Amino acid sequence: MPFSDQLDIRITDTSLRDGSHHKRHQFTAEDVENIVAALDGAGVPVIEVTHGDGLGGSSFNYGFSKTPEQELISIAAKTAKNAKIAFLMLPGVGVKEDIIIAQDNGASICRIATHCTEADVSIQHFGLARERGLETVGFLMMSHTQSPENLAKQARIMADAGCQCVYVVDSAGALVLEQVADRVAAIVDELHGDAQVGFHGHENLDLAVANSVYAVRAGALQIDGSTRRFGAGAGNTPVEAFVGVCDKLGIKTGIDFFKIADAAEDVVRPVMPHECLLDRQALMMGYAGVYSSFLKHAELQAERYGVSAAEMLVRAGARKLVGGQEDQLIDIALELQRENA
Ligand SMILES: CC[C@H](O)CC(=O)C(=O)O
Ligand SMILES: [Mn+2]
Repeated sequence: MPFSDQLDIRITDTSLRDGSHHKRHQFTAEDVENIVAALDGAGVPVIEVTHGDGLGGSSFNYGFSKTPEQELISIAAKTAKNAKIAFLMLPGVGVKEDIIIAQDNGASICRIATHCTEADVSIQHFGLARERGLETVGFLMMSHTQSPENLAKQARIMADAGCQCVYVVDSAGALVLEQVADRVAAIVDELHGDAQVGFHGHENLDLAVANSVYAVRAGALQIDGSTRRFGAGAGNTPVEAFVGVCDKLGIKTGIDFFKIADAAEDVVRPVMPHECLLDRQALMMGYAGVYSSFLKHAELQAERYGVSAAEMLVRAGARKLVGGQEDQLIDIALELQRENA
């Protein structure tokens, strides 16, 4: 079931949400205006804008935003001529009122993210979003931790609650090729057209583009990426490279390869504090299965306590930490400090 005669898949650019982790949530109104104008001009159909940890994420635990996210959503909606503006929300980090405000500010796609075993906490949010006429997307985060069968059961909960596209979210960049395809295929099979399936990749094992192709071949119709990989950890699937690959494979995305390549270089890169690197820390995250958004927190605590961030991240993987448990990184840093003494 393709999107339309023009598109085989729909790409969502998440530079202005997942990239918020890399930018330590310091986007300005001007950054958002310039990036949205460039992505919209290149034909990107959906642009996600929110604090990296979703609506309500600006906090002591996750890091304070430089500019209120609702202001950024409003600027994005006013700037985009064709692209739809999406927002992310993690139940408990944000609340239902935040969804209403984001819609009033011009967003039209509501993406609700839960840990991949906790889909039931999203039910009321999908209900509210559909009641208000928002398009809905569900994120099953840390999908590498569950079997295809278990994920399919969680996807069913989201779809029954009103979610129109359930994403396999490789938060740790830990999934490898067939592992993506098997998860996507199991959900496609379970949902049987009741909802679409999507894939959100991270580059921690350098596989995000290939994994996204595997996802499409297994039936995913929505794919996330970030121009110039602007995202947490080693970054997300680079939109410009993925569009080029899709062109060569005859997969229609509606995005102009040359314009998105220019946007990556001339508009997005200058806003990034530095390139998203596949360095030792990021690589450990993919290998040990750690949330990409833990990277900046681990680097901060490693410096504060004089320990290795890479070792911290390996231990975070062994502890099977989930989003919201960022404070345990302090405990791990202290543990390493004691051992080193
Ligand atoms: C903390 C939310 C998280 O960044 C969502 C996401 O993009 C992921 O799990 O990869
Ligand atoms: Mn992500």
